[in-house]
Amino acid sequence: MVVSASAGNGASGSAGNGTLPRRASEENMRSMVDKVSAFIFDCDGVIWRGDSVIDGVPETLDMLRAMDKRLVFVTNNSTKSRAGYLGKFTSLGLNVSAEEIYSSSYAAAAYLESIDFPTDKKVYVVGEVGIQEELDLKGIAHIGGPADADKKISLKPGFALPHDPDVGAVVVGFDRNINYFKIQTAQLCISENPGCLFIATNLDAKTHLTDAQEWAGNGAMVGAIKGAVKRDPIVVGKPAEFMLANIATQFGLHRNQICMVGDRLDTDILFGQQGGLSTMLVLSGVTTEAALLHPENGIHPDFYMSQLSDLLSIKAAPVAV
Ligand SMILES: O=C(CO)[C@H](O)[C@H](O)COP(=O)(O)O
Repeated sequence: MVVSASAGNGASGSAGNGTLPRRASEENMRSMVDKVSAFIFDCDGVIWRGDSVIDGVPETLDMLRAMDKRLVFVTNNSTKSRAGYLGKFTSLGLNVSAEEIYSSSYAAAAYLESIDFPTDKKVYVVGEVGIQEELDLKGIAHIGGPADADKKISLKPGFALPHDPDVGAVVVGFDRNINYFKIQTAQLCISENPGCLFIATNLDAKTHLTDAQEWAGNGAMVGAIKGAVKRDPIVVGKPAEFMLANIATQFGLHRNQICMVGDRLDTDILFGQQGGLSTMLVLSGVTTEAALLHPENGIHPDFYMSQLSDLLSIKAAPVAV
């Protein structure tokens, strides 16, 4: 399905209005950088691919910091908490502070806090340690997650899998050890516990786990449970409005002053466009130029560039006299 998006607030790029997306010229990049005071960067495909920093990223971040731009790093990958991502940034030699990081694992915990999730209820986690760490920081009780990685079900006659009636929400994030026990527990909690919420950190179809091929993303984990409960989840990661509103409040950002830079049309660019941000797509991640320019694609960033470090060209430009 092709999702069409409304226009962003970019000065002169195309925005799903019939015109083809435009590769950013040096002038386009300069006016975008001049216009905004903050950049929201997607991580996978923009900053890194798997565990390798994309060429020129450290220098580009340094240049934007020297220009006094606020930088926020936002990822839909829930396998790590914000603290976990700080460790990743540091190990990759990137100079980023804890306060600049926002992950979908955190968004799930922040969402539950925002709705006053009852203190006598707990969360069943299909996902990894990132979600658990963020729930712990909010004091929200949880079960499941990595502890259920090796659980097996043996389907003997008369066997019914017990589940905890105090589970008031199931949070589903990317889980490299998803199994039938977790899917059945999640579906029992959602179907049989009155009022139990079904929350997805994100619905990304594919992701880069290795640089050799694309791998099934959290859309596959959510899809397995959605298929059983026949209910749509509440999505808290990109492109959800909840995440943008929470970021804008937490970081004190004005939407018309933000440029969203991402590699994925249906999460990053849609997130920016629906939220009224300027948008830049990079081709260093999951989106090819052919897919971007395909007539059936209705999600058009204001501009696109090969990779983030294309922005460095504005540094080298001679100053007009
Ligand atoms: O979690 C995922 C797997 O479903 C995401 O696809 C992925 O890793 C997204 O990361 P980012 O938002 O940094 O591109």
